[in-house]
Amino acid sequence: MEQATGTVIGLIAGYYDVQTPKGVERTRARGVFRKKKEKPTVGDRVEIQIDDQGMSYLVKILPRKNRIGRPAVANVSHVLLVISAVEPDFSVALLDRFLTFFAWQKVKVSIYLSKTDLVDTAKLTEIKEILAYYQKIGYAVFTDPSKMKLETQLGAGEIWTLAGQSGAGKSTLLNKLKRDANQATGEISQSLNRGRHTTRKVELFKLGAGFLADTPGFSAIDLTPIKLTETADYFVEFKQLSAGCKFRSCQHINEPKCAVKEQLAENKILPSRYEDYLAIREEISEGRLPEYLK
Ligand SMILES: Nc1nc2c(ncn2[C@@H]2O[C@H](COP(=O)(O)OP(=O)(O)OP(=O)(O)O)[C@@H](O)[C@H]2O)c(=O)[nH]1
Ligand SMILES: [Zn+2]
Repeated sequence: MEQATGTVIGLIAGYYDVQTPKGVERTRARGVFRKKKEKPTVGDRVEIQIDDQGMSYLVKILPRKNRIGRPAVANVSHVLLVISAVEPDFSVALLDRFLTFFAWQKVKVSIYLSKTDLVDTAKLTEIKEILAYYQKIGYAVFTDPSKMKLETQLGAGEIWTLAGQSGAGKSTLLNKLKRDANQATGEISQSLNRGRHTTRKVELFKLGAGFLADTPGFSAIDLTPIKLTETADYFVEFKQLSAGCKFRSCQHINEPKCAVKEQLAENKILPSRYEDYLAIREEISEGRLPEYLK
């Protein structure tokens, strides 16, 4: 009997395709999962066994870092967030919601601004100035997919997925990324295309040293499970500044000697960031779902 560790890259009609160092193994989950109501998810790190008859079984799911999106992907380490310049209109409120959600899920984010060809120079400059703030606080920002060089950015075994509002351009970007990846690995892409019209849900395809999920990813998020007092931790620049606040548990609202409020007064924090912080807190404290999730 052989044993291996790998990553679930696809679910096809009850089978789990697992990428191991030696190649892709099509496995069946052991019955034990059904009893435990545990279900392997694409992205899971798993242990497999290949018995002497050559049958492959998925025998163990290793602990997950997260499980997000619909269809779900496990162990997502990075999201490529697609935000459109127009159609739908560029929205910092939406951007801040996504960034808060992913910070909470311990997922890194790179931002891709789509549809720059549909706005005039003045509008584009205005948007780019706003995005420069996000770059300053640590998010990578791209406006040209051919300059992203995504394949060089995925660390070994990392799983990336796309996110963004409906119509933002996720599928368009994904198709381009897949075409580029296919050109690099013609043979693999052929085998991944198998079963496209069966019960396929989500698959991972190889991109650089890691994987990209081949679904448009999620377009709506729910922030209400976040703890109110933790919200500030997910605004990365607030979290950094909070070391300088007088109170350790400062919520940056009415507390004296608050480093965040000081920076805000000096215009070093984007005013819309702070407004969105308050708006998200309100949404969380009222347990209210945003319009687009209803
Ligand atoms: N001009 C222009 N059109 C774009 C660009 N990106 C996407 N589009 C168009 O915008 C529309 C929506 O793009 P999609 O890629 O389907 O958007 P999506 O985010 O996958 O949308 P959902 O599937 O609803 O979540 C399509 O008609 C695309 O052709 C772009 O950079 N420039
Ligand atoms: Zn503070």
